[in-house]
Amino acid sequence: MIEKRQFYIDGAWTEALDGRDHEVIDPATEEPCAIIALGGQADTDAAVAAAKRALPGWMATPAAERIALVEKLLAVYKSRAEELAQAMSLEMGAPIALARANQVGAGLFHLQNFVNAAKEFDFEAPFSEAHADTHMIHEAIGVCALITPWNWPMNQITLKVGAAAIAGCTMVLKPSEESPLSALLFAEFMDEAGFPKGVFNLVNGDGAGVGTQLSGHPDVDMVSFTGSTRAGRAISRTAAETLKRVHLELGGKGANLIFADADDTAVKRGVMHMMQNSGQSCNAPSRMMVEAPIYDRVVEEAAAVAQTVKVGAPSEDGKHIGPVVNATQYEKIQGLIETGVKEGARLVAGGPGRPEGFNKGFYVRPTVFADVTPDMTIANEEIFGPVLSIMKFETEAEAVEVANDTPYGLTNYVQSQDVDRRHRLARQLRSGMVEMNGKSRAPGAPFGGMKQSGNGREGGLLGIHDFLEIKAVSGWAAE
Ligand SMILES: NC(=O)c1ccc[n+]([C@@H]2O[C@H](COP(=O)([O-])OP(=O)(O)OC[C@H]3O[C@@H](n4cnc5c(N)ncnc54)[C@H](O)[C@@H]3O)[C@@H](O)[C@H]2O)c1
Repeated sequence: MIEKRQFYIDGAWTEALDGRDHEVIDPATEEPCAIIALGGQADTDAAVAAAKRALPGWMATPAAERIALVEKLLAVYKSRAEELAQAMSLEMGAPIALARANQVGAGLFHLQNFVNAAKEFDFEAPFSEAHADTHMIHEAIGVCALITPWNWPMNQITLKVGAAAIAGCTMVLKPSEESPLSALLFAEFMDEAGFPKGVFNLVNGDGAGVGTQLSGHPDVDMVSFTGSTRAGRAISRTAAETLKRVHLELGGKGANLIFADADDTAVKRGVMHMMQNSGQSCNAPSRMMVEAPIYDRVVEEAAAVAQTVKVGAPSEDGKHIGPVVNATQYEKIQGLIETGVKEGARLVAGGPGRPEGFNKGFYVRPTVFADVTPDMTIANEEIFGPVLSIMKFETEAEAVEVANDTPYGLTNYVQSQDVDRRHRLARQLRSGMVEMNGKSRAPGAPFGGMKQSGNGREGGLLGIHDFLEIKAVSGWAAE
């Protein structure tokens, strides 16, 4: 059994001051695989105090030096990638191939994009050529609390830590108590890279404890949070007392609009994207909306594709999907599958219960519902499991209306060969991102949502901006 009860505070590994033991459960076996400590107020205070002490020095460190340290971090991260992949596979059940390529890979990608963007960015510049006497200084917001989820652990941690560090912020990371092992390794990387003490601190804890303590802490200037809309609301309320900046990346209920002129791989791509990471992605295309003339064919194809999705142990190599993260998620997903059936959706692949051959582990059958209507629970709630809902539409206007009829607004998808239609839809869909025909965003392009999917942007230059204040200084030029 792994035992990792220490926190990383002020450049050193320290015993919890106010901790209690917490078992990390391996979702593949339902057995404990590690023990960590969940901290309390004294630990939160110690970490915030260290970050506050380190702030003036780190803010005053030239941007080029901060960038160089992030490059060093990148090198350490690369050299220890396998440890990270193994940790994520164990703690949250990502199949090892996915953990290596995508979960670890996401962190590499984000850190590199931050470095590239920051090298091209002037943290100080004249307001304009005509008004050079006014000078703009982009400076760190200050002490940041970074609260992250378990589903893409390194994706979220690098998006926050990389941007905050380059911006000159100091920080306290509270990773998800479901996925603390990868985060503890990441803290070792920060140490090995040689960041000055106090710039980066890590305290493990749960939402009710350390999460809430950080959100309300008078010495925390900003909370950057990724997780559920429920927790985002709680954090916003707690943070309101001190009027700190609250940066939110929340849930989603992405629509994937498939028109009759979609390319041949659109349906398969949509199903596979939904199933990836066992459906545990905030940007999952969970509502497949299909134009009426091709509806029956698409349902058949989607069901056939889902039936080819294999389920297997995280430790096994291969392209299967693993279990979902924990018992709560498993029960929630099972409940929603049952609700789908009760409310009259037509099950065309998968269904309730574990896949054949599994009698333990939080494994879910890759499931597809057809004939889902906008009033059904499964068309509205974020399921966060390998469950796809297929809906039919008659007109483009109806598709837009239904796609936008959700409190969420993270990513929507369009599959069509008609460029005019794509451009129209890109403007009409209310989401922070619209992905067309399976084309991925450029490196460093912003990730983030509208409406109840949040208010932040992560990645690249705009991701760094979210950790910066802008100061306008007049009277800058020499007399
Ligand atoms: N928009 C995005 O970029 C993005 C990315 C990944 C995941 N997500 C969302 O994350 C959710 C899944 O993650 P989760 O189950 O870990 O979410 P969660 O909200 O339960 O937990 C996320 C983090 O917040 C902490 N937390 C929980 N309640 C808190 C509170 N009241 N105050 C402070 N901290 C609190 C948790 O300990 C954890 O570290 C999904 O809804 C998913 O859509 C969003």
